[in-house]
Amino acid sequence: MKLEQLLERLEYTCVQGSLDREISGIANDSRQVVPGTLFFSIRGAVTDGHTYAAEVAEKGAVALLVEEPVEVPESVTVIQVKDTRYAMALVSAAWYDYPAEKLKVIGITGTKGKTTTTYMIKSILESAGHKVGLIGTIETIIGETHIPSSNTTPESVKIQEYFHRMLEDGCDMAVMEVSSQGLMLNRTAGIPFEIGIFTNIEPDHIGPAEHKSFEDYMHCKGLLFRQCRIGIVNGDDEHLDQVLAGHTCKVETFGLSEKNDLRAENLKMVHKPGYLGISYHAAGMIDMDVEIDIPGKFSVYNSLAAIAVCLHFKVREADIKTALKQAKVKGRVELVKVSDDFTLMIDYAHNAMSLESLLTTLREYEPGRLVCLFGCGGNRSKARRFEMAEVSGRLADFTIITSDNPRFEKPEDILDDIESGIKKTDGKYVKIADRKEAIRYAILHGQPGDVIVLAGKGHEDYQEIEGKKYHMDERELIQEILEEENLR
Ligand SMILES: CC(=O)N[C@H]1[C@@H](OP(=O)(O)OP(=O)(O)OC[C@H]2O[C@@H](n3ccc(=O)[nH]c3=O)[C@H](O)[C@@H]2O)O[C@H](CO)[C@@H](O)[C@@H]1O[C@H](C)C(=O)N[C@@H](C)C(=O)N[C@H](CCC(=O)O)C(=O)O
Ligand SMILES: Nc1ncnc2c1ncn2[C@@H]1O[C@H](COP(=O)(O)OP(=O)(O)OP(=O)(O)O)[C@@H](O)[C@H]1O
Repeated sequence: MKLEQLLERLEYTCVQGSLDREISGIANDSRQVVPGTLFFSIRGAVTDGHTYAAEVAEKGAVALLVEEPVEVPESVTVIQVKDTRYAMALVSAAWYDYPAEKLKVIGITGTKGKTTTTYMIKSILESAGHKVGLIGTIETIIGETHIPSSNTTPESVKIQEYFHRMLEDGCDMAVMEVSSQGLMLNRTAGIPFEIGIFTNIEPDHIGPAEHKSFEDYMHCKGLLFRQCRIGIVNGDDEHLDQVLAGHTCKVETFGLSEKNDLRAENLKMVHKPGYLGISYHAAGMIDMDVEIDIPGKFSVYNSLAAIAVCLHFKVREADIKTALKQAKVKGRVELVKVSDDFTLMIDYAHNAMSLESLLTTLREYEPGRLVCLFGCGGNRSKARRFEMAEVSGRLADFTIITSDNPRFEKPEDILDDIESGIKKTDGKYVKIADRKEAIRYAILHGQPGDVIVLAGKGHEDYQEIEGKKYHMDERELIQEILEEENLR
């Protein structure tokens, strides 16, 4: 493709060389550059892509997109723009011939609920005959292909490549998680979102590598609503007005309160042995009863958002109901059947805020005992150990302290830190460093009516020890234990 054609939607200055060049590939990583590549110089958190200019020219890059002058041979074209991340998003879209314009793209932002809601939407739309690609924290799904994720919202080059592959695979729709960092760093620039969803917002992701303040976090989330046609938003969220500031889309609200366009009434927690779910009546934009096999009031919010989206695509009520009943997300309050007496679930909660929200929600089911098994990562925030310990000690009836990803720390040292946090509460606990043995303890000591949460690992299928990732999937560990203990 010709360079000039790739730049058609950009404002730029050609500071060196010709625009009449054939480009055979695009890349923002010097290690991926081959002869004929257009290289994007990105100023990152760790390093500055401009410093690789000479190296990529040497490797055969024929053009560079930059924010500041670079020294490369005259044969290399240099294009200067104000923001290379923004430019990269637009050029990547052009490279794949604007695939997002041929799909209906649904973007979901919010502190919590993004992953769950994407899977719910995919499940409902597919039940109505659509073919839906998905991009999110756990994975990207294109047909039968599942690609594990390293970011919730990947870099724009990847997003556009995924959209292109979705089209090739016959998808007519894409649903994606849109993180505030993704918006802030222009990973989603230029995508014409048909629908944008806002689940909720709480102070999170604030720090040197993320957002400078809560205001900045809210502002970045709000950018989605300047870039979508319809905004479907949580009308109960106290920060909604700030998030919607400057929006350009049509807005529809969902939530529990009367004022919302789509609302849930008559909420009922469903607690049977080995099962937790929730049911409600959806009113306003539709009139129907809903039951979901994912526990927690937040499941009501997530499913309302999913219903509101699907109503725009004329999905039949019966399809919505069936698909929501079947919706499950790996590692997000994922129920695993081990006993008829008590309930066990796997959840990804790995900080104090998520754990507090999870345990508070589960308490509403009035369990016999609420048992929480968790550990904390090594070589990461030490404060998190004491904070999670405080939450579990205060909110669970019993805590099983175990290992998460010890990395380069001694597991016992991490467990000791957590123990010292729990000791500041009245919480009862046991310490078992080996995660499989800790899960065995939880299962063998389960009592009728108990709700047991294995927190922290969620969808992950590995444990990171001394720089190596060892395969460890809690679902498999549970099945092994059930077999070893003749409980199957
Ligand atoms: C702070 C941040 O956003 N970092 C992300 C970012 O790295 P970066 O742009 O800062 O990259 P860098 O390493 O400084 O390199 C700068 C440039 O030099 C290039 N480079 C680098 C090395 C080299 O040898 N040659 C070379 O050309 C790089 O390709 C890049 O273009 O780009 C990488 C590739 O796209 C991301 O994987 C990485 O996410 C890291 C892992 C991360 O933790 N990001 C967090 C802050 C994040 O984005 N989180 C949100 C979700 C939050 C949530 O809701 O839970 C997300 O969407 O994932
Ligand atoms: N709407 C919601 N409000 C509050 N908590 C929620 C909501 N939905 C899910 N949760 C809780 O938060 C956890 C993470 O949910 P989910 O993965 O869907 O959110 P997310 O926005 O993708 O967050 P993360 O990026 O941390 O994975 C769930 O396991 C559940 O405990």
